[in-house]
Amino acid sequence: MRKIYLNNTLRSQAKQILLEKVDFTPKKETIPVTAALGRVTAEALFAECSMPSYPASAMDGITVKAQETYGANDQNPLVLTEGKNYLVVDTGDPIPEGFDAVIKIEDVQPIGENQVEIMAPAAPWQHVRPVGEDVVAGEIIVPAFHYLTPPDLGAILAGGKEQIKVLAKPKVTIIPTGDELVTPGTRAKVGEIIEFNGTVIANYLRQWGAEPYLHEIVRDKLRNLKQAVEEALPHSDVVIINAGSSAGREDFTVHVIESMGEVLVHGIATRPGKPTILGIIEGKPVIGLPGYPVSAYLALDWFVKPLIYKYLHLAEPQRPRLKAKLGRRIVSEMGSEEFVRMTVGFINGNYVANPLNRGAGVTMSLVKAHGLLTIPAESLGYEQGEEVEIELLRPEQELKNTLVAVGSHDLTLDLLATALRRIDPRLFLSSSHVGSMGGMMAIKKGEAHLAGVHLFDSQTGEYNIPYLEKYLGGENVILVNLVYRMQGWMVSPGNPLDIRNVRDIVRTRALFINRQKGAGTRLLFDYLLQQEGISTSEILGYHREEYSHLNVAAAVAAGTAQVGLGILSAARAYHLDFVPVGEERYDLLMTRDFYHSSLGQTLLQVIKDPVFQQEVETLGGYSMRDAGKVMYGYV
Ligand SMILES: Nc1nc2c(c(=O)[nH]1)N[C@H]1C(S)=C(S)[C@@H](COP(=O)(O)OP(=O)(O)OC[C@H]3O[C@@H](n4cnc5c(N)ncnc54)[C@H](O)[C@@H]3O)O[C@H]1N2
Ligand code: MOO
Repeated sequence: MRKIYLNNTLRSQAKQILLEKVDFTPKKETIPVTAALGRVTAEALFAECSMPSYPASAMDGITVKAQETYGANDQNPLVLTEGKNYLVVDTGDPIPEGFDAVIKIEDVQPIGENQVEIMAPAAPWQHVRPVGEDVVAGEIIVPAFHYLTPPDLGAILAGGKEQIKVLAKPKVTIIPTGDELVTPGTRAKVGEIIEFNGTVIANYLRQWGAEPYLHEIVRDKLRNLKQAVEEALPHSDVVIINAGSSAGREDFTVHVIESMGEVLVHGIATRPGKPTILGIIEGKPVIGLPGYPVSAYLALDWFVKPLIYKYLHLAEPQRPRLKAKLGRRIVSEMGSEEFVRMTVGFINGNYVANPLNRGAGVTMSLVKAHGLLTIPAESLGYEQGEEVEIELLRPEQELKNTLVAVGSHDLTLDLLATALRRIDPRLFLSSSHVGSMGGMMAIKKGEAHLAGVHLFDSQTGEYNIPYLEKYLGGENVILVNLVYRMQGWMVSPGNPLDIRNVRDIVRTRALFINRQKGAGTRLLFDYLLQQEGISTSEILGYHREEYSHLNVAAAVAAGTAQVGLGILSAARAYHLDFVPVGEERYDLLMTRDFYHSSLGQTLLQVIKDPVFQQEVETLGGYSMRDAGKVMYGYV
């Protein structure tokens, strides 16, 4: 039963195999025009009546007989009498029998009760909308297989139709499977995962014009899964089974398809997305999507999206692309096409792209992504600085209005993101945590707008400035304070090992969790060790690294570490005990150009905003006494 070997079919080839095999006969339905937005016409629509259906006044004014107005000019104004020479009309009114032109009210001088004067003649049919100016009876309004937009609906109604025939939405049943899955809203215990792929898949399908049906969770039993597919097939155009696509003991998807129909492809030469299954049962496509969220959504895009567009007889829309400079080197394995979620920032007039977490289980990489980078199967990756093409997942305008923060992690940055949007809804903040040194280098290389830094220099007792001078020559940069924050030991509630200082960590053989190299917090830890003459080899877990305060706190809370160094707000977020070590300065580093840019000035405005400052102080362990103050550099 256990199938281990998957093929390595090229993605393009797999798509072709699937599309060639599937031959949809779309169903049709008649619906009210008012509810037809985004639907696809099943037949060409012709106007049944004209709009307007009578000659109509195009202006507010008077309707006249053109030939009676000849000769009127400034010197010889012509007097007209109501009822005899003219009638008052408003825009849209029918032009009565015998009349053939309209004069705007502005060009008419009233004289007495029912007489007016005009200074210019009217040309025949001036300011009169002819019959069928908008829609003329018998004309085609939209062809068949047309995607209906709001103005289309207006023209169809004007053309006298109230009901129209459209293609039925393709019905797609999504079957989530897995013994570990629990329905959303359940508090997941160890070993349980909240079923959320189904909702993501259903909503993508809806966006593409399909009608999704999310089946209840099916347990990992061949019999149950088979039954679910059997039941789904009669009322579905496509069936999706999510998970159980790989080689595990309970991965039955391929066996279900095999026993009921034909497996066209199992295994695509992509990363993520490799264990995707493309099958066909009773002429209907049955797709096995991998369980890992990112894999599932990508495979959905590659194989199910084209099926929906094929059913609806529409061309698949292509996402816009742009060229960007790569901020970091990306290494990829040969043999499979790789899809990397990227952030893209617009810095000093250039687009700079950086990779997000590449794990197939990291949904947040798609939440944060601005675009996707495809690394071809025959490539080993790209070098830093190389120009790459990014497929955009967000509007380009949004990238232009995104503040790119690269550097040390602090929870206040998350509040800053909200505060920015409160002040200006066009603005976004994208922050990635690579430590203070990494942030400083990103500013140097022009890959970020600002970097959060907190680098303690043990020689001078000063923060950040000695490093700036050493690594950046101190030129063309401005250092602005954001906060002072309390660093300390994060330990389980009650501090069971009674840790007060680094000596206690060694004495109790407490399992430590460190921050990555280049993180200011790690430098602080090294400094504390050095002060006590303790070597790193005496610290259990010194080489285990996490990238943020919250991740360190999460490790302590989960019991995979007993102590970590970090900020009070992170300890609080995980209900940990906190033993203060000392206050440190956390600054924002930026170029002088950025400081003076409008984005930079908005940032400073936000930092000084009392509402934002109040929110930060509520987190605990922060002081904003110097927030917004320039600590270094000529403004
Ligand atoms: N020995 C091998 N192991 C694995 C391979 C392999 O080739 N050899 N491939 C790996 C890759 S790549 C992927 S992708 C996964 C795909 O596995 P399955 O499709 O069988 O999925 P599961 O193992 O059931 O789940 C994986 C992961 O995703 C979570 N999941 C599943 N369904 C949902 C859902 N509806 N909502 C949210 N999360 C879901 C699930 O709990 C697991 O954590 O296999 C690797 N292993
Ligand atoms: O192929 Mo899996 O989908 O890499 O994660």
